[in-house]
Amino acid sequence: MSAPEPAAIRTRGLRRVYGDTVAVHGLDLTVAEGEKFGFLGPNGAGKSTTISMLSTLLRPSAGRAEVAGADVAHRPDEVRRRIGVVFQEPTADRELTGWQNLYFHARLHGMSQREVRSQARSLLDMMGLADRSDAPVGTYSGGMQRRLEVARALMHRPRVLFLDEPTTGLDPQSRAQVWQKLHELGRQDAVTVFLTTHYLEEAENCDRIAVMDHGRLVAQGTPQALKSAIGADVVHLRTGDDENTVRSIRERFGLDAETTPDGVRVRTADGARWVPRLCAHLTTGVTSVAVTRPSLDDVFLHHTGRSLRNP
Ligand SMILES: Nc1ncnc2c1ncn2[C@@H]1O[C@H](COP(=O)(O)OP(=O)(O)OP(=O)(O)O)[C@@H](O)[C@H]1O
Repeated sequence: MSAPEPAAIRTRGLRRVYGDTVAVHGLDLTVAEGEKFGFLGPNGAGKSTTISMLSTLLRPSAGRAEVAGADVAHRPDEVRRRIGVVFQEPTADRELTGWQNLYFHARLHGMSQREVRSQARSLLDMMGLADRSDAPVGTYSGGMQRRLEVARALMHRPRVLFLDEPTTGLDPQSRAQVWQKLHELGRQDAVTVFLTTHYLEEAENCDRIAVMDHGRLVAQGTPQALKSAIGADVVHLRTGDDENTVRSIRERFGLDAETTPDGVRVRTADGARWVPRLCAHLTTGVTSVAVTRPSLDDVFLHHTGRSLRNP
């Protein structure tokens, strides 16, 4: 599936080798402007290596990558001016106040005093930190520190924001707050967000996701398309006689049914529409019915053999 033009990130044959280890094998990826793009994969899949190449921290061994219109190998300074990066590990200075952290970052990027003041004010406001901006970052909660890191990465108005596991270690409420801000960002400023995550609900929040394994892309698309592509819904039935239920579902409807320790499992497209028909025709005492759709965890498991929850 190709993303609509123009692209915020485009890689062709991007590759990185460490000694004998090929961390990234010829990656071809296109991310559209304004997209929220999730980059998933088990530990060691090559995600951090890819982000490091895209953010100019690491030189590709081969291939090309263009970020925000500039080539990472030939115009790294240009790329750096146009991107913001939030790393896995906190990097804000805990001794300085939130405001000072933003100020020094922006001055390093060559912004004028006046620009810094208005941009810092509006980002601190947006991230819900305005009333704590004069307190040392060391006194902030984990969620506030992450929001400050996002604010700092946005100070110089980047076109692409890279987030390496932006909410790892945060409680669900803080995670939701960070995401609310990321959504606002997409709506207001069309900033492209490229993030890695191990959380299912974060992956669900993305416009598109790519799954990487052993340095290669194994799947990409919208969360919905990826779930649909791995197939059917599952209808779970509890009955008075599972063996006969399975036989009768197979014979009468030609569906893929089997017994499990938890009852009968039927795999079929459009599971919910089958429920009334199954209930109407089965004479084996159906006591409960549930329909589950494939989750992104099923997608991840299907493509990598591992669970996203327990990478
Ligand atoms: N500096 C390095 N020297 C040697 N090998 C490395 C180096 N950095 C990464 N690797 C190897 O490259 C592969 C990809 O690693 P990378 O850190 O990019 O994966 P990842 O998907 O980001 O994993 P994680 O989710 O654990 O951060 C792994 O096999 C890793 O051991």
